[in-house]
Amino acid sequence: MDIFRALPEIPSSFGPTVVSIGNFDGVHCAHQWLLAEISRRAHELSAKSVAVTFDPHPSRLLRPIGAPKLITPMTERLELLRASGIDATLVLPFNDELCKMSGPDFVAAVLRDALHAAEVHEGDNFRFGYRAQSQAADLIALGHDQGFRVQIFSPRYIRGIQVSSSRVREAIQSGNMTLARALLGRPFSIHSTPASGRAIGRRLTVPTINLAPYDELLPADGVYVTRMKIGEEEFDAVTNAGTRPTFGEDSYAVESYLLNFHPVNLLPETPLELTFIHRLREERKFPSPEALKHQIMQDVAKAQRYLHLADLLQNSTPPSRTGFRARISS
Ligand SMILES: Cc1cc2nc3c(=O)[nH]c(=O)nc-3n(C[C@H](O)[C@H](O)[C@H](O)COP(=O)(O)O)c2cc1C
Ligand SMILES: Nc1ncnc2c1ncn2[C@@H]1O[C@H](COP(=O)(O)OP(=O)(O)O)[C@@H](O)[C@H]1O
Repeated sequence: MDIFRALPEIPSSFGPTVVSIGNFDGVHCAHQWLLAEISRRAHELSAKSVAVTFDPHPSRLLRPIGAPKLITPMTERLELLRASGIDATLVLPFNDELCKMSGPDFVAAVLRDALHAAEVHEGDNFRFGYRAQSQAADLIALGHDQGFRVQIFSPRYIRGIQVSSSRVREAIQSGNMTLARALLGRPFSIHSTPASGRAIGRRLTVPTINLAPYDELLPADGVYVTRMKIGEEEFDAVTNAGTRPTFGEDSYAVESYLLNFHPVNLLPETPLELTFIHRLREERKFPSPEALKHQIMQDVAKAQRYLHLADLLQNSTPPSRTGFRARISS
């Protein structure tokens, strides 16, 4: 997949293209469906499929306080976009200039002049241009003028819930990892590196691998069945995300006790991927380290049963169906 980080990086001969524009945070089921559609249409038209996305997320500039934390920071987002099979991603720096660009100017500069768009595919809640003043109907009209077709999709529902990045965020922030997985089309995971703990666990409870401080979206505080990938190796784990009230002073950490541990070479820069599979319980203050250790052993037993059952089920579940309806302009 080609990655362009500014319009001048796009070769003048690039295109024609089939494009979708969006933040693609989470690269959730509906995004994946849209990406598969632009790939399919690009193939039919002998064109290139292109996602256009923004960095940072526009809300970071528009309302810095209260901007949502990212489900997928840019590195993971690009990795998932690459895995979807599209030909290129254009990452536009979301700065003051882009923020103030009108819808028609954006269409002329990006879709017509830089990408030579033949088709543009969007969800029906698509907004663009200064103050999000332009919408799907405007894109259709601009497409008529500038020679590209626009295909608008109605929302996709899973378990009666409209798939959107906000709904995925809500599911993760409430610890509902099963719903997050259904909406994402994969379990929620984060990428980080190791950090040192306080060495309390090894002495009083269980040894853990602590994650370096992580600024983007994390599940609600609590104890989770997880899997941790260390470099290329994967381990089953139980993970606590929270302030560890049993040991006094609040100090937030995400730490994992690996169930099938064997010694690994952990350097400060070793890549870790932690996948949250299922929430077991809330974090609590225990009267003693022994009481907490007893509880952790129960968490471990539950996690082992859960992972065993999940493995059995995974080998017997049929693939799910998708259900988008398309409205086509031309
Ligand atoms: C599976 C698991 C569950 C945990 N549950 C709790 C809990 O409910 N309450 C709590 O105070 N700490 C909990 N902890 C965190 C321990 O207190 C923590 O591992 C200990 O403070 C060691 O900290 P350190 O890594 O800084 O040495 C849990 C840890 C694990 C691995
Ligand atoms: N089952 C296990 N899960 C995670 N880490 C383990 C396990 N067994 C041994 N370790 C090792 O213990 C180290 C953590 O020990 P320690 O620093 O005492 O943990 P904590 O800071 O959580 O008390 C890890 O770096 C890891 O190499």
